[in-house]
Amino acid sequence: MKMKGVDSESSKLSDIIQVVKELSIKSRSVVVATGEVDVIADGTFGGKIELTEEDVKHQKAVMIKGGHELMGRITTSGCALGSVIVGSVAANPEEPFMATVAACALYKKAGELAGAKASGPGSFEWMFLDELDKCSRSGTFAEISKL
Ligand SMILES: Nc1ncnc2c1ncn2[C@@H]1O[C@H](COP(=O)(O)OP(=O)(O)OP(=O)(O)O)[C@@H](O)[C@H]1O
Ligand SMILES: Cc1ncsc1CCO
Repeated sequence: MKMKGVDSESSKLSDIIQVVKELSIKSRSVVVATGEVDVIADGTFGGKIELTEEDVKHQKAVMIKGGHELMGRITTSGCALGSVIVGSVAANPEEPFMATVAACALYKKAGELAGAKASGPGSFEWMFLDELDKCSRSGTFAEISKL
């Protein structure tokens, strides 16, 4: 897995969706852009080599809303999400897209629950870890919408 700490020049959701879809196809991998809304696209097409226009038209892509603005105000929340994704994909190597989506949805829900209780970034950090643990045990995810 490659992680690149690139910050988007545009915060327009439609631009982000387009870039994530294009990059996933170019790199033939699952690509995630995080932020207020997470955008995830599957460029693996189940390992298919030659893609048709129909394949591209029906590319799997989702967005996940929710979370909490405090997630963006602590350092390492993006890096740590990378680790959660890696764990999920390692446990589900046949389904890298779904494993990535599940990890991002779990992470956002944990952030949302912690953010509702925290009084600032300091308390948010430990509350977030606790909620991440609870959500992963109970299977609690943020809502996932198809794109
Ligand atoms: N304003 C926000 N509202 C809701 N969730 C957010 C917000 N900002 C970030 N998140 C969530 O925080 C997590 C990390 O995303 P972010 O875009 O902040 O990563 P990053 O910039 O790579 O972080 P870092 O460099 O600090 O590790 C993701 O789960 C994302 O959904
Ligand atoms: C690499 C790294 N080290 C401390 S913060 C940070 C960015 C996490 O996204």
